[in-house]
Amino acid sequence: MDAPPDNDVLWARALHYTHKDGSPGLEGVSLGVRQGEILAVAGPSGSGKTTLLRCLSGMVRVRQGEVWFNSTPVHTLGPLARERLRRDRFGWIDPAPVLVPELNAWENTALPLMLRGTSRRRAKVAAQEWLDRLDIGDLARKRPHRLRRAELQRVCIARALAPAPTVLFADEPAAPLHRADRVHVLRTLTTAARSHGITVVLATHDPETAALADRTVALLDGRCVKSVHLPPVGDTTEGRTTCSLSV
Ligand SMILES: Nc1ncnc2c1ncn2[C@@H]1O[C@H](COP(=O)(O)OP(=O)(O)OP(=O)(O)O)[C@@H](O)[C@H]1O
Repeated sequence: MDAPPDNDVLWARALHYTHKDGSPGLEGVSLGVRQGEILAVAGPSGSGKTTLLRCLSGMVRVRQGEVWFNSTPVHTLGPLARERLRRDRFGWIDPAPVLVPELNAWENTALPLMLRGTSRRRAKVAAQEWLDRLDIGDLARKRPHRLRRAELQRVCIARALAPAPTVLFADEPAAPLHRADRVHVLRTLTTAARSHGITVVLATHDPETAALADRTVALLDGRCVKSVHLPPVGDTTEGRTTCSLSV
């Protein structure tokens, strides 16, 4: 079992994953993600993007193949160790905003920091800073039921960035947003990640989103491919745009 190359923070070799019901998820995916890199995982719906992010982040254990985070063999860790790794080193953004309904925006944002042991006062300051960066600082005291969907998603993004995770897994993070909002939020996310040295693995089926990354890996039917055709989001009449990709 060889550890990954030194400059790869995350590394996967020959990943195979089969869903519990027997559906194929991934078939022999290998990739490396460098420290501080923003890597897009692009592919059409059902190509295995979410499954790949779940395997890389240790959310699920791969059935075959290896996943390394620095010198940690994630594929050998038990559920508790993988949970600790996700809490302490990884961040996650889902396509749909999920927040704790009883907590307001800053409390939701501060939660992962407090779970890592940061005091409530310091966590609150950090949370407010991130909410400000995402242009929702004035909503800090509102509970989720009083926020619009796009605002909820911004809170989720602030919550994921606030602890400055080593790796942020972002699964279609701007999916619930309108186009103008989407570009702004994604730029804020990628700029913040770059300035804090956060490595990002960004799943998307949108060529514009993939274009914000340093590099793109293309998936199709659970396999890495050289290129993939992605229709521009919201564009059903025009032809399809080709994402030029390297694997
Ligand atoms: N829990 C599950 N049980 C069974 N099959 C699943 C499960 N989750 C995903 N799949 C199937 O695995 C394949 C890959 O799904 P996955 O969600 O990883 O793709 P995706 O590229 O993220 O798609 P989308 O862009 O629609 O989210 C699909 O065929 C999907 O139907």
